[in-house]
Amino acid sequence: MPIEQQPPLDALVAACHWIGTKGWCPATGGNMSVRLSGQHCLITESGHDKGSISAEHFLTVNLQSGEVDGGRIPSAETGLHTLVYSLFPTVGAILHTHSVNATVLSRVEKSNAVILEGYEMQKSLGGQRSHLDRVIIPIFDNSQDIPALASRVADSHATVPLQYGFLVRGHGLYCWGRDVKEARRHLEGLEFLFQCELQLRLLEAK
Ligand SMILES: CSCCC(=O)C(=O)COP(=O)(O)O
Ligand SMILES: [Zn+2]
Repeated sequence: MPIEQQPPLDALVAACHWIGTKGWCPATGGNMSVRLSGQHCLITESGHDKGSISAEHFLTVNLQSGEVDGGRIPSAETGLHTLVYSLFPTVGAILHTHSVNATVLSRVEKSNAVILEGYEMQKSLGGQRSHLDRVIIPIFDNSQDIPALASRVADSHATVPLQYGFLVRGHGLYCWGRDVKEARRHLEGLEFLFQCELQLRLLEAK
């Protein structure tokens, strides 16, 4: 079935399996969600292999309180998803991955952002029209204190607006889109751009 016609949860489960085949969520890394309404999203239950996850492993979370029904444990990073949904009413899906490229680039780059410039593939990101423009992907230092990390992301967004996603240093990428289809395109585009950036830096260092 074309992705546009799939129920959002089916599209998200398919995205998780695709991410698994790409090797972007080893072990139980990563978490994914889809908006249900202005008040709720569905998010992965904590601790599953996302490459083999199924629909029953998604929990409904209240976007304001972060609470879930039924005593099950949502992703440990739920607070970052609920933050992004609250900042952007048009965001419909969020993908968080732990690829090698995102993890390494976020450590190699010592500043607080990766700046992507000069790549045709920047146009894989919604609204980008030219390789000559600059796409800023902020980097935040990792923390096990997710409310504190979310608060730093929110503060930074007030001065440097988030666009497509952000990196968490030594941890991975958060990215999103209007729906699962766009979030997948943004993830694939950003992963390609991160790999280019790393290879360029390696070659230019020689
Ligand atoms: C080995 S994964 C460490 C936790 C993490 O960063 C992650 O993305 C997965 O956590 P979750 O609770 O969503 O399974
Ligand atoms: Zn993570």
